[in-house]
Amino acid sequence: MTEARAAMGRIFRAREPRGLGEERVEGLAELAARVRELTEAVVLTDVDDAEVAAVAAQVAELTARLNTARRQEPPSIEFGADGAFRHLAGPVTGRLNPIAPPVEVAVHEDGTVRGVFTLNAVYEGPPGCVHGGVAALVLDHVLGMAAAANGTPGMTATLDMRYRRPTPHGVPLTVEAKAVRSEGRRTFVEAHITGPDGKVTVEATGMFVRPVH
Ligand SMILES: CCCCCCCCCCCCCCCC(=O)SCCNC(=O)CCNC(=O)[C@H](O)C(C)(C)COP(=O)(O)OP(=O)(O)OC[C@H]1O[C@@H](n2cnc3c(N)ncnc32)[C@H](O)[C@@H]1OP(=O)(O)O
Repeated sequence: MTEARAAMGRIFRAREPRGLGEERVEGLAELAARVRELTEAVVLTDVDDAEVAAVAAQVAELTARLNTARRQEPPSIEFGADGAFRHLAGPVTGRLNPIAPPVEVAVHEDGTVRGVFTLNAVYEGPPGCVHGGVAALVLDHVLGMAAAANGTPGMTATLDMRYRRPTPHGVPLTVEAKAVRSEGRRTFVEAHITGPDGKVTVEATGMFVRPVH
């Protein structure tokens, strides 16, 4: 983890995160959680047209209030004192990002990254199932985390997906990733998503390349 931190510190040196205090993080996470609920409500609502128009006007007002003070960039990856990092505004694990499910991940001593998450109807592709591109998003992210946990962070150069069976939405899913080998600047990582019945629905392999700076 320390090696990964050093490597990522070099990569992100041009964009030092402006740290957010924990109180601020919790407040923004609460806001993101409410917006997630709003997004699901928008996708599923069946209220009448006048109510839709009224709510749209109110949401526009709320957006304008948030925009009265804007950061130039979203919060970047932050490093904890233990060398662990968190991607607060990322689209997969970011608690501050309403489009992130969010996937709750843990990095284990052996470099395995495990996550639990539920994708609601917002992420539907085929009826009742998760969109394949959303599964790829989740897998790309945990593959990238596993490359970093291996001490060899990099950019996704290749991502191969095998969709074995439909991934249901609205139920708990797990995702697991681990680096299998590194060659020079390239790191090869494997990952899969498992449904609540314990069966693998999607497998992925990714190759990550450490950029030269
Ligand atoms: C560092 C990033 C931050 C890390 C933060 C960690 C935080 C952890 C939490 C977040 C996790 C997020 C995980 C999501 C990660 C993304 O979403 S990354 C965004 C999506 N990916 C991109 O945008 C990448 C775009 N492509 C590029 O920037 C460049 O092509 C690359 C991949 C950096 C490679 O460029 P390059 O350094 O000029 O590479 P190059 O010298 O040509 O090749 C290097 C080696 O790789 C091989 N290679 C390169 N590309 C390929 C390819 N496509 N196919 C096969 N082989 C290839 C070459 O053959 C060469 O091999 P050797 O000759 O050394 O044996």
